[in-house]
Amino acid sequence: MNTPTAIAPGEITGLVLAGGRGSRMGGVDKGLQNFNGTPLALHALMRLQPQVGELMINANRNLSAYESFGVPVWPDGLADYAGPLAGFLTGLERCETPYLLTVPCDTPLFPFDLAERLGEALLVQDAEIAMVNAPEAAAEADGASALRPQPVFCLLRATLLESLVRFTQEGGRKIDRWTARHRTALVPFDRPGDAPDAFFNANTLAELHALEGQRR
Ligand SMILES: Nc1nc2c(ncn2[C@@H]2O[C@H](COP(=O)(O)OP(=O)(O)OP(=O)(O)O)[C@@H](O)[C@H]2O)c(=O)[nH]1
Ligand SMILES: [Mg+2]
Repeated sequence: MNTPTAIAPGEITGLVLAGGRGSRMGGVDKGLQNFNGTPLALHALMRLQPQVGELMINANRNLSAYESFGVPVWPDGLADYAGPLAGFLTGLERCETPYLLTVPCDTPLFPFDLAERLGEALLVQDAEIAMVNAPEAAAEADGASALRPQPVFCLLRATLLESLVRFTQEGGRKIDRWTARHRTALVPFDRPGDAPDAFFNANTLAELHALEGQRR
C-alpha cells in the first residue's frame, strides 16, 4: 500500500493564536485590530477556513468579541502570558482532530496552501511536527533571501499533547526547545511564485498599515 501524501482538511483543526500582550502595538488586543477593515483574527480565520475542517481561536482578553466570529474561543490555561507555546497547549487540549495547525493573528498574508504543504512534508518525512521555513526579509536583487523558521506556523500531530504538558510543567516556554524533542520537518516557502512577504508579521501599527496595501 502506498503511504498517503496528503492530509485531508477535515483532519485538521486550525488555531488562530491571538493570546499575546501586543506590547509593541501599545498593549492593544492585536487580533481585534483592523486589517483592510476586518479584524486580524477574523481575517486569519477566513484564510484558514478552506484549508481545515475545524477552527478555534486562542485569546486571553475580550473573549466575547472573539466569540462573535462564530468559532470556539479558548484562553490560556497557563497564567501570565506564558507565550505562544501556551496557545499550542490550549489548542492541543481542545483539538478533536488528528492534527492541529497554528497560525498567529498578526501575519495576514499567510499562504492559501499552508496546510497542504505542511501536511505533505509531515507525511513524506514521517514527522510529528511540520514548521514553516520562510524568507525573513524581502529578497535581494539576486533573488536570494535567507530562510528562517517561523515557529508559530506549525502543523502538529494531536498526540503531542502529553509531551507538551510535560514540557510546560517542567517550566519550558520556548517553542523551538519543545519542537527539538520531536521529529520536525522544516518546510521551505520560497518556491518561485511564493509571495516573499507571506510571513511578514505586524508587531507595530506602522507594520500593520504597511501590510494593508498588499491585498492577497
Ligand atoms: N496564547 C498566547 N499566545 C501568545 C502569547 N504571547 C504571544 N502570543 C501569540 O504569539 C504570536 C506571536 O506573538 P508576538 O508578535 O511575538 O507577540 P505579541 O504578544 O502579539 O506582541 P508583543 O507583546 O508586541 O510581543 C501572536 O499570535 C500572539 O498572539 C501568550 O502569552 N499566550
Ligand atoms: Mg508577531
